[in-house]
Amino acid sequence: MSASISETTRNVQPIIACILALVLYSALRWVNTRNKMPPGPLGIPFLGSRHQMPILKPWRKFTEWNKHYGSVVSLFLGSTPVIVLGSAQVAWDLLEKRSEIYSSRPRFVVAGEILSDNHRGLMLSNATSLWRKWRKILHNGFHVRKSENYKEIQSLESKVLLQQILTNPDDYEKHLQRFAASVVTSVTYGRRVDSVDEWIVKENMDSMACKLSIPGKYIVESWPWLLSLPRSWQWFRREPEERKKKDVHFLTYLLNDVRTRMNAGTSPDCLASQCLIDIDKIGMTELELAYSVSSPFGAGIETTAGTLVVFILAMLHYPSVMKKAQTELDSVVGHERLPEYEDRLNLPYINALVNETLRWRPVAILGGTPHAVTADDVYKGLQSCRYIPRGSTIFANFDRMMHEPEMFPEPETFRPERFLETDDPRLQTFDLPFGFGRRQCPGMHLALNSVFINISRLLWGFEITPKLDKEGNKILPDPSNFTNGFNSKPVSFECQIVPRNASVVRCIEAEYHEAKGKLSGWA
Ligand code: HEM
Repeated sequence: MSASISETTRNVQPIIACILALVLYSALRWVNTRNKMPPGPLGIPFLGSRHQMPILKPWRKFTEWNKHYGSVVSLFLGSTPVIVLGSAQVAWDLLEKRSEIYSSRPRFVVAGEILSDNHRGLMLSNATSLWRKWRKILHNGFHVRKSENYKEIQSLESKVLLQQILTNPDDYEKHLQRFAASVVTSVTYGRRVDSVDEWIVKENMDSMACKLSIPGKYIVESWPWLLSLPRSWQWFRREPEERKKKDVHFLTYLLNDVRTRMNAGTSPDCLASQCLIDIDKIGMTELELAYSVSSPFGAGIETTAGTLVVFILAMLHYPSVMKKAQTELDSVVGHERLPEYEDRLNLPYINALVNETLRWRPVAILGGTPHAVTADDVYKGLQSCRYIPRGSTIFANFDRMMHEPEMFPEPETFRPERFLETDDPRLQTFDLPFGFGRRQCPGMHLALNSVFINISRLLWGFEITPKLDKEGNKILPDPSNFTNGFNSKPVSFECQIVPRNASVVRCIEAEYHEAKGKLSGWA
């Protein structure tokens, strides 16, 4: 008996020795790589810094590290190298100037592969042909001149928004969401929405809620080898696969609905109709097209509405900024008509206020979806050369970038003047909030047009002030109380939004009735 135990031990010993040697070799390799990388929390071999990363609002930890280690921080999450960029300059140096290797995406096992069979362009590597076709569709649909065509619907929807806020100011957040949703569904599918309770908005919200890209939610993201288990054992598939069936049904229905209306001659010009006309040239399957044209749905509603809520929050905390903006509007526009897009060039303070809103509390707090680097790189912008390994996930940490004191002195203060006093061209044309290089937000011009027209009209028409408690004290919402998630917006708060005078009320009512008439042509 004891002879057979010692024989077994003799047989097992070499295997254990091999495993230990392999583990030791991997650990040494890891330490060697780690030493060449930019500074950051050391972490543990094979686990990295996962234990140091909070599930909620991970950007706070990133910012702490950027402040401590510098503008380029490295860490490991499991076996994946991660780089956190904390200044605009390093992001421009890497994500823009070296865009050809910094424009891919990390692997999204659940949100990309299981949930959509890799049909969602936002999650795709820029090396795939589907991504290139998808990006072309979005560029053609939303480039700066094309976006001019959508100003009419944006202006009409903004008039509806003003009237809704006039009659029911307490629900301002819902009205802003409706505006953003209706603009997106109009430009994408040629159909507007009257309420956020409509099925098309609800279905989209459910789909978004299941985007499942929140780091840490699914263990298979860190351990993709779980995909080699027999399919029936892959418990993590159930929820996303259910959702996939609904998404395919929903998105195909929306595309077919546009086709039906085109055949009947009742569909306004929109992204889906343009793509259906060009479907052979585009070279996509129907399903690929259905997913592709739906991208503004996921990327353009929460971001636009959230930015407008940030604006309301800022006005509660900075009444002197509101007064200054209103003085500019009164002198350029007066009280007898609404601000229009044509006034933009004459409203420098409002334009600066739009930029400051996007900077002060960026909704895409982690710079949108993370990038991935496709080749080993060395960044010399730091004191010593620093190695960035191929396959690293790159976060543009807007939470730090937009509050970096060298670029934005007194970063916590909402001060539109900073954009007027600067001679830095990158602050005069401020596209930082829309990301970088080949992945820069394709909806940027549409978004800026939505934000400008609503900020200028809301300031023109209303006083935005805090609610008062029973003793008459102002109830100011916490300016840093934001939601969790890749898009982070203010947690709902109350405020008072009252018309500034009788003539703006008359004007809003009259414009609303005219707008309703014009909008009746939209499904
Ligand atoms: C204020 C509103 C908006 C903000 C702040 C915003 C911001 C961003 C940011 C930071 C990114 C990531 C860029 C990167 O990876 O470097 C992004 C990507 C994207 N945005 Fe926007 N966005 C807004 C509105 C819109 C709108 C209205 C649309 C729809 C037309 C849109 C469509 C997209 C798409 C499709 C992507 C993914 C691009 C890609 O993966 O190649 N966004 N956006």
